[in-house]
Amino acid sequence: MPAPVAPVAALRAVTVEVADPEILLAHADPLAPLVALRRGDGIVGLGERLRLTFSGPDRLRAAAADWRAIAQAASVDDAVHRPGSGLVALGSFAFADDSAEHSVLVVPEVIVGRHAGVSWVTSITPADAPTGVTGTALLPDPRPFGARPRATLAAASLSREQFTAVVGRAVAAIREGRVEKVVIARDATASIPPDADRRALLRDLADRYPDCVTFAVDGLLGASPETLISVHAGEGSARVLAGSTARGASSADDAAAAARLATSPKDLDEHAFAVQSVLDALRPHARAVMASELPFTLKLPNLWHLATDVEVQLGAGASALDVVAALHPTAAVAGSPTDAALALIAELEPFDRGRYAGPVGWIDQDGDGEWVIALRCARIDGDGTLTAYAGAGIVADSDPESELAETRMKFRPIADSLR
Ligand SMILES: C=C(O[C@H]1C=CC=C(C(=O)O)[C@@H]1O)C(=O)O
Repeated sequence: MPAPVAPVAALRAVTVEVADPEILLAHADPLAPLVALRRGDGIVGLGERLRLTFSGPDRLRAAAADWRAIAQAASVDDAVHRPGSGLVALGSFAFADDSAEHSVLVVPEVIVGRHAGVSWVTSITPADAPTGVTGTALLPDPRPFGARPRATLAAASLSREQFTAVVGRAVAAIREGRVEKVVIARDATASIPPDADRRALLRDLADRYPDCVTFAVDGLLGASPETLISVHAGEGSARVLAGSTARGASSADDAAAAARLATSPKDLDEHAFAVQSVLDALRPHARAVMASELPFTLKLPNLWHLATDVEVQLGAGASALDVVAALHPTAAVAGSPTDAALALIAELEPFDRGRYAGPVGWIDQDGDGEWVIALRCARIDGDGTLTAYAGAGIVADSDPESELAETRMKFRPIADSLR
């Protein structure tokens, strides 16, 4: 049953085209960045016009319903009509139904964005506020980037030995038939100065992982390669990732590593579960769903992944958050079957994943938006405590030491940005 919709003040959003603001990140708040960028384009939010928090099993459905009500009540004057222009909320949701961490949707006061050479500034005010300044006049001057904080990640809730033991128990549970696949994660912490410029880490991530979505919402930041769902005018696309291997040191080794991954029965199995979970979740919302039969190998600076792109024609009225609510958690971050995998994760992982492996992204007034899975990420608390997360899909043939090595590679985006 959909959660009751909280009454909301009507908002007005005015978007005007502006000259290229150049480095979008330079406009973000150094301590509380709100960011969704890919290849330098995307959106950066400033201030908080509205913050909605959610928790519990209904958190995504409640957010979808609240956002629909907010969008319907809003007046939007958007002369730009690009992905991310107009009224937009950025959001980040907890992985688990019983997480102690809140899920959030934040509507900024000002958004600066760029898409394919067109730049804009959106101002979001209460609908009854006097019409004020618009455009570049709203933008604070770009601020010089502070120094990148340096720190070393240290294993937190599970030592490396404990992690391999947990993976061993996961393999045993799979062989006993409790699940077919389960994703086991570990956390690692570091401490950075509380006033460190978060944008310096984001800039480093965006430079090194340009094809990923570099995101920052409410203290969670990272560079994710996995698109949960991107929705535009009724068309959706997803990129399913599962199955990974290290990059080779030479180009011959690298090509051999990719070829081995593409033919590894263990990784192909792990991948197939993830694709199936996405297709099953999309079908009820779709008029048509298309996915290639075989995965391709996706090259990232730290890893090769098996990847499948999925295209979907959505049914009338399905918003990006409706689809996110249906998709989360996919077998790329939970396992298969979902409920049994979630129960096993709760039993084996001695920590709250928080918003790691949850959906993070943005939604606009039409319900369009882009949501990725919060991977290769860390949460930075106000006191400078940084907690990073990395997990690996476990199937019957998984080797605990290889899975430990895989998590080490998945920590690299965050670990290297702290070097
Ligand atoms: C759970 C993570 O990655 C998922 C996404 C891609 C490949 C994965 C794998 O090969 O295990 C995982 O399913 C993570 O990065 O923490």
